[in-house]
Amino acid sequence: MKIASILFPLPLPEPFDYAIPDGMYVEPGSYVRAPLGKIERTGVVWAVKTRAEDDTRDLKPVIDVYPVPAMPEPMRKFVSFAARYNVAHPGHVLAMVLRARGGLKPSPTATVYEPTGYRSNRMTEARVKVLDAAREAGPTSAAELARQAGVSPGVVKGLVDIGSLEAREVETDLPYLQPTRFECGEHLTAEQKTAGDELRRAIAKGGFQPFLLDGITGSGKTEVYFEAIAEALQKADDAQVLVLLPEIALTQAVLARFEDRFGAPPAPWHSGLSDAERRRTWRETAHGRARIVIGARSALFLPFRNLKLVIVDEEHDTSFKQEDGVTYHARDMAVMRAKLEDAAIVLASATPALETMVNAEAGRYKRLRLSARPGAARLPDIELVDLRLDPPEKGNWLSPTLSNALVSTFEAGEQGLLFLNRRGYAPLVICKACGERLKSPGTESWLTEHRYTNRLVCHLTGWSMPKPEACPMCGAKDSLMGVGPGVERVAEEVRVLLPQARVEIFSSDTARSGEETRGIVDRMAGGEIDVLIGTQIVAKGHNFPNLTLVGVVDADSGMKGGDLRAGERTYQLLSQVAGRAGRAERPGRALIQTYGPENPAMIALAAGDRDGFLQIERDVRAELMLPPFGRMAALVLSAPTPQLIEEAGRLTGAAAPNGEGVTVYGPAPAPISLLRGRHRIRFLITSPRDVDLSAYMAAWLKGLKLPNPVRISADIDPYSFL
Ligand SMILES: Nc1ncnc2c1ncn2[C@@H]1O[C@H](COP(=O)(O)OP(=O)(O)OP(=O)(O)O)[C@@H](O)[C@H]1O
Ligand SMILES: [Zn+2]
Repeated sequence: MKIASILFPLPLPEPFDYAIPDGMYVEPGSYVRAPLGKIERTGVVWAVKTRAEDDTRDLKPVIDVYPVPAMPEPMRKFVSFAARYNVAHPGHVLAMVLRARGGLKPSPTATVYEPTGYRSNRMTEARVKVLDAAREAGPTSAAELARQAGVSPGVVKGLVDIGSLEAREVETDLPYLQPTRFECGEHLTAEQKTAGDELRRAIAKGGFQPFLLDGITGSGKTEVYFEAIAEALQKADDAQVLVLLPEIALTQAVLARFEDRFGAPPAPWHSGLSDAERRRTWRETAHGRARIVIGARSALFLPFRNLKLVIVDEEHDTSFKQEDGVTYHARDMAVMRAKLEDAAIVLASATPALETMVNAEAGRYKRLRLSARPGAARLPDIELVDLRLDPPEKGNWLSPTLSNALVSTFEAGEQGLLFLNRRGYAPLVICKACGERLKSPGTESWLTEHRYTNRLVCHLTGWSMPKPEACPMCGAKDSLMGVGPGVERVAEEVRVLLPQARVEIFSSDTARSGEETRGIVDRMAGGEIDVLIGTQIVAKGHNFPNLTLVGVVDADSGMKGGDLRAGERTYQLLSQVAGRAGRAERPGRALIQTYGPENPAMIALAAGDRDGFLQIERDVRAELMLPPFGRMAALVLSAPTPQLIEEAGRLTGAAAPNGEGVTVYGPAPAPISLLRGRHRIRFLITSPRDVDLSAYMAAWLKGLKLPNPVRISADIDPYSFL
């Protein structure tokens, strides 16, 4: 008699045992259904054991097994690893794998109709139209045929009854087309070829090998990792490749580029997929038929059968860090996944994260460099504009230097891009009468004014209200005033400066869907926009050939806040944005407005001295033993009342285990000390590199009993310090 230990996608500490009925084939990794409490649930078999003779437990039986290949061992190990490392329950991580329930079942089917060739002599005009449509469209549903022919569905049914149309059941989720083109990319530069060949050799050899593909913006990193993908696909008929990109970079243009190169569209995975697309990608990945999957961070948890290569493009991007639920860093987890799968991994960036650079310098990652843009394209000239010497006119945000440059760019028939990482019209609203700064209710966060919608919005919680006519505090009329610039306000200024120019805003308010995002990107690429004003959404990956001027409205805004990566992040973001200029024949220029041109990040940026900048950052972090030279973790607690949170802080602090070299700071109020009516405190934990901080945190949480409404969450290697 055999027993299956089943892990459920729930925050439970361990798998549960079930009896395997006679005649049922179950192996480790099988996706099964089994009763849990009063309901049936889907889970994954974590182990199969022989029942001991003295085991008299009354075990419930496994109900059935899904017709999906078992989850391979490296994937199961990865789930366990991700749980342990990130201080989460394995079931919690499994829940991230089982994100498309329909994917466990075969594709749904639909009835389609095709002409049989038989034509009765009693053909009405409506029937002729339907048969014409059916010949034109191929196998099609009745509703769609009727729609195309412009007749009622009854006509279709009539044609079936007389034998002119034939019904057939087909699967609705089709397999993905297989890639067909694996040969070397065309017109690679010598430098690209060298890097591409090195990747090809490594992949042909096989095994876990991490690479850093370090190339300036527009140097053709994509072309180079295409070589690696081609080689991996060629290696075996069922070899699979995972490409991780920041969500926002997953545009139609990128998918089309993959399709052009490999002769088949990749399988997509991102938050905008419909349920049908989601289960299709999941199923095709699990069966090993999706050869190239291109997705956002959560694609890391797809159940590949034979993963041979992982690409993490824009590896420095902080959106790879998942902040809610199970917190994890997709880039770091991807390296581990590749290791467990015995696969190659390529981290690509123009501005690699300090962590990645340190790994490359230590020889843990092999570094490949691309130092030039192909053809005539050059890196843009970057100039700092000192706002103290060259201030904008009162009420404006663009200095005369930037305004003039924008005018000449427009007059030359070229495009300009202004970057400001602030949505809306003004980031702060104050009352001129009483001085009140308007805040979101129950949250320590200022409200942002949005002019297009005429609302005040909390960017932290999404809460919003129509802009009131009178101050909610003192009742003064027309006294509310927006302070500081957002993209809408800069757009207003540009429209005054260049009344004939076509100006658009690119932010999460104007690009709310994939379709809207694509629309803006296509209009910009097609020359239908003269000046684009955007938040960080504009920085990533886009190719706008006629864009020659990039202006950064406020380079200093990212430098505030006590975040250890603030300088690094600003450097990365600004060089990415500047890198949008001059990607084709015409040279580009970037003007960066700042009040702190003496800041090391700004000096390095203007000098194009990335490595010099990283060296300064590195020295500071090494000195302070901050990541990657030491480890860091955070513990955030929240509770509905100040008394409860104080009590919880005291209990938690007292429960902290003693750990060699581990230092616990706090509790201290979190920078956002009130969020949605909950008070928040945090602990910060540091240790030397050789300490297993995950194990320390797990031990701490295990012994901890907190009153019920208190919530606690651990974050290994925190990126957000809110
Ligand atoms: N050898 C080449 N010859 C001609 N064009 C090339 C070559 N390599 C790349 N390109 C083109 O240059 C542009 C930039 O290439 P690609 O997007 O691969 O660069 P990247 O390094 O990934 O850029 P970024 O870091 O900005 O995302 C693309 O339009 C690409 O088609
Ligand atoms: Zn007031």
